[in-house]
Formats: sequence, structure tokens, C-alpha cells
Amino acid sequence: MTSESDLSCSGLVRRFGDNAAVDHVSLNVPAGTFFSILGPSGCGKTTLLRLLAGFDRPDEGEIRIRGQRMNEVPPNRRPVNMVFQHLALFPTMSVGDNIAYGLKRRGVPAAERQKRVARVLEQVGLPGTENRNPQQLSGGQRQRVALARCLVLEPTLLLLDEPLGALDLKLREQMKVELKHLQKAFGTTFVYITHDQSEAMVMSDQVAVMKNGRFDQVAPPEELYREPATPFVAGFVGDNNRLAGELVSVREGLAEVRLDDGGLVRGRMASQAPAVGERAELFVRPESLVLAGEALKPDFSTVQASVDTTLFDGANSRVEVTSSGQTLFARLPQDGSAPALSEGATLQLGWDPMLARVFPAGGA
Ligand SMILES: Nc1ncnc2c1ncn2[C@@H]1O[C@H](COP(=O)(O)OP(=O)(O)OP(=O)(O)O)[C@@H](O)[C@H]1O
Repeated sequence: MTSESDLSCSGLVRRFGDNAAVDHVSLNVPAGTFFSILGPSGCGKTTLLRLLAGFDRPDEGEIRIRGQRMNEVPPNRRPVNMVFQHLALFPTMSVGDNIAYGLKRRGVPAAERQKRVARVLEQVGLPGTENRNPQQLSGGQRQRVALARCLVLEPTLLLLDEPLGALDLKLREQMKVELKHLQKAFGTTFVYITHDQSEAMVMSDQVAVMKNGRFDQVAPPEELYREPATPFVAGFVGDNNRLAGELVSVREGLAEVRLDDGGLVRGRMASQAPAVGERAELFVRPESLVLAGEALKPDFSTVQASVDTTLFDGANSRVEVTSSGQTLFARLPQDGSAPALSEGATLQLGWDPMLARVFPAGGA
């Protein structure tokens, strides 16, 4: 644990019967940073957050906030606040009274409360809304009031449990950016749980990818994307294509895989690597795939593919193809220069082997 760490946990375990929902999790969150826990439904995110908030106790391990052991400290005595997906604003209280509630309970005098409420409303972009009723606000505005209600208490740690989950897609996109700005502006340490990899990637300084109660990898978003440590991370974070085959050789960190249709392809060996002769999976991102006719370089790996369909989606337009019995997606050039891709047409796809990763098969 470093001295400037706001939250550190070591060897946390929480079992329900024989099932460890949280299974030896250790983490360290530096002060003032945005830390996300990302994983599919049922991986143990909520259980872990409940341990941090104090709503539940670990069977093993230790939780420290600013160096103080928290295991035996009840939720209301921890320097922690929590924002939920289904926020619980008091519907009969004004926005101002909702935000002032916690300050009042702490015995902050009325004049001071008023000042702090006005300041925090300004900071979350809702100045002058003290007398409004929460019912008169939009979903996004209500979520900002819920945040303000927590931030006004100046907690060491703010725990956020999928707070954008109930908002529609467009608002979620907007709030992702706003939350990141708010976290930086307040300098509060955020621990955010989500199953949405885009939320985690956009907002976080560090992301822990969780699977079956354990952390597969903890890293900054770009590192997760470019250097996934496990096939699960490679498949869960960002879009990825997979090609299955058998590892036939490894030379200078580059693995050669024989696909099931006999074709040979290459990619960098991942740190978690298969042995020669074993089943392997090559992961290559849609934007790393180059269509023939574009700049296919001599040292690129190539496969033959047949076009299934093109998917126009502005800058994210893709072509779906089948190669060696597997569906692949390739990003289409944004300037409309892609060759005409009629359904059933065959084409060659290639990639720089340094941009592909080879993992043992069956790990995701
Ligand atoms: N009180 C409980 N009693 C028994 N099992 C539980 C309890 N709470 C959680 N679990 C189990 O622990 C595992 C992790 O659940 P948890 O709710 O932490 O996952 P999650 O990642 O938050 O999922 P979601 O994204 O769907 O909320 C699941 O298998 C769940 O069934």
C-alpha cells in the first residue's frame, strides 16, 4: 500500500455456500483517481462494492481506507458514499433539501448548508434549482442531484453502482463524459462498477476486469485494449475477432497458427501462451484488418474470406465476412473508398502480425 492510496484491499473473499462471489481480490486505488470494476453479470461486482461500503463483511481479507482498517466499521462510520442505479431522492423534498439532508444530519448550520448546496449545484451544472421538486427534473438531472447529494458530504470515496444503467443511450453517452469531468473537478476518488466496457474505458484511470469473483487484469484502459493479459479480457474489452487453430511454431515472439482450413496466420504470443501443438486462438481487432486493395504489406498475415453483409454505421461502418468457418468483422475505411462488397464476393483480408495476439484456446 502506498501512502497516497485512498482504498486498498488485500485477499478479500466473500462466500455464499460453496461459491466464492469475491475470490481473493486485492486492489489499490490512489487518491483522486477513477477506478472501475468491469465484468459480466454475476461476476461479483455488487458483492465487492457492498463489502467496500460496509453493507456486508468479508470472510477473509482486509479493507483499508486512507490506511485505516475498515472491516469492523459500520457503513455510516465509513468515509464513503454510494450512488445507486435506481437513485433514492426523497420525492417530497426539494432539490435543495435533498442535497442538504446529509449536512443537516451532521449538524452543519443552516446558512453554511445553503452556501454548500448552492456551490455543489453550480458544480454539477444545475445552479439555482434548489426549490425545484426532483419530479420536475429529467432523468439525467436527477442523477446529477443524486451525485451532488453525495459529493456535498466530501467523502474520501464515492462508490457508484451502475449509476447510468437506467438512462437512455444518448443521455448515458453524455453523462459518461460529465461524470469524468466531475470526478476530476471534485478530486474525489471514484470506485465505479459496470458491465459496460465503453463506460469503464471512457471514464477510468484504472479498470479491473472481473470474472468469476477474481480480477483478470487491472490496467489503464489503453493497456487493457492493446495488451490484454487473458483471452477473456481480449474478448470482453472492445470488439475483437477470433480465429481458431493449432500453434505450429514460435519465432521471436511471433506465433504461427494453422487454421482449421489449413491457412497459416501469425500474431504476437500473449503473455498467457499456448504450447506448440496445442489449440490456440488468434485475436485481431476489426480496425487492424486491412482489405485487399488497401495497403496490404508483404509481411502481413492474410486470409481469404467471403462477404456476408456490410453494416453502415457512420464512422463505425463494418463488413461482416466468413473465413475458415468463423465470422469476422473489419472496419471499413471512413472515406467511402472501400471496394464494392457484394454479398458472397470473396476478398483477401490482412493484418500486421504485431497487432494480433495468440492465446491458448478455450480461455475466454
Ligand atoms: N446474498 C446472496 N446469497 C447467495 N448468493 C449470492 C448473494 N449475493 C450474490 N450472490 C451470488 O454471488 C455471485 C455474484 O453476484 P453479484 O451480484 O455480486 O454479481 P454482479 O457482478 O454484481 O452481477 P450484476 O451485474 O448482474 O449485478 C452470483 O453468483 C450471485 O448469485
